Amino acid sequence: MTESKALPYHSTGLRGELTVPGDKSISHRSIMFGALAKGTSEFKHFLLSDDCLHTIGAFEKLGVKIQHDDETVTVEGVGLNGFRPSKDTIDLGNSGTSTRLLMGLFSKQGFPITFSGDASLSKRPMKRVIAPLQQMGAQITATDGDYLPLTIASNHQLQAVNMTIPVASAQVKSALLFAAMQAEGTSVFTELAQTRDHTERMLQQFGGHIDKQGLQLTIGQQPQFKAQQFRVPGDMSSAAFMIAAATLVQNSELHLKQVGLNETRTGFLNVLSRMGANIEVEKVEPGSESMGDLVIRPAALHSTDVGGAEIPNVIDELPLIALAATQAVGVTTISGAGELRVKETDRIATVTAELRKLGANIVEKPDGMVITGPTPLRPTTTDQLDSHGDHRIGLMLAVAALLSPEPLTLNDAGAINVSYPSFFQDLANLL
Ligand SMILES: O=C(O)C1=C[C@@H](OP(=O)(O)O)[C@@H](O)[C@H](O)C1
Ligand SMILES: C=C(OP(=O)(O)O)C(=O)O
Repeated sequence: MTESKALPYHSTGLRGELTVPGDKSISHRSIMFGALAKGTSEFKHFLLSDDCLHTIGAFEKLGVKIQHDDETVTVEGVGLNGFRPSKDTIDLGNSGTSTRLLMGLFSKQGFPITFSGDASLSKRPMKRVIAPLQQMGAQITATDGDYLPLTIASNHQLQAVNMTIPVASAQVKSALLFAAMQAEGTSVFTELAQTRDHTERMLQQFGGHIDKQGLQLTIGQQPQFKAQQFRVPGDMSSAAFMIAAATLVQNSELHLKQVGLNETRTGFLNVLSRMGANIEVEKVEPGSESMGDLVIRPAALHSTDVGGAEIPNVIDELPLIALAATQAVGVTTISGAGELRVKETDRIATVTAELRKLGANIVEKPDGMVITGPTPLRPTTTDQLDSHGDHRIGLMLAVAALLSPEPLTLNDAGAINVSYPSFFQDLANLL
């Protein structure tokens, strides 16, 4: 993934209608629950991006039959006891979600499983999942106790636990929920803050039981899940790039169709609206995962403070909030976001370095950033923009380039295939 790309720049407006690709978090989980269910599940508008293809590949290696054409995926469920051993290491590419959720899901199999990943994933911490799973009785050996490659040993026994989840992370929570449904007894987990709840919702959609009281989740062994058919909502985290672009580029009028509106994912709409954005939500379709249409028009923005319990809800959109803040009047602070340092890149460092190349006034803090705006964005050095192999950094820079009066090139542009392979085509259709 090293190719450079000339970015569209000096945009005169994004106009038209777009259905953004399916939600990445929901697409991963649909394969997982589909594999655990009895019968054949069918998911429309599934996200066939690099990360989700790694989840599909993992289950195929373990004997699950999965077919996909265009945007529809079918999974023939095998149940918790129907997986087949794989002689090969399972490569999870760049995908933290696949790795962490599958560690919990496969923590009680009668055979060992080894996971590996790319250079970026191999630097991301796994102890946050390993330690609580070990407390439940799982046997996991990882490189330096924390990193891929790691092996989950054959294991026949898991015990229920009562614990506060030490990191506000949907990936850690979901791994623990997958383990708890295979443990003896009833587990109780308390979250430090509300994180995305797709696992809990999908578990119920497939016929399972989980009780939620505030930040506390109670879960025991589950009835046999039943296969489901549904449409994956558009990914709010992908929509966010187009929402930011239509807000920042004059003369835009953008209509986004069937975007996921799960309240644990709409923090970006709240933050941008608080900054003055003009976003209308229409035609809301309720459901296990609600979705609706959005209309976005340009707006003058002012600064805001983002932090505390809001962070998990905007975690993947913080690079874009930093970009929006460069165009807002005043000083925007992002705090309590140290988790950004352990994503595909250290996103506090990469956002700061890359936006500075465009003349932004942005200061790195241990757990966030301080951005003073507005500043015009244009190339200020001969260094090219670089995704650093991180899809969300590459996509954010492609939005920033729309504001530049001069041309820009993005190095390692192929990184965007991790979550939004059709981004440049979708953008071209709107320009
Ligand atoms: O559960 C998920 O699908 C995800 C959870 C978040 O990670 P953390 O749980 O590590 O915060 C998010 O950053 C990631 O893109 C997807
Ligand atoms: C952090 C992300 O994903 P993952 O953790 O699944 O690699 C992301 O998509 O921004």
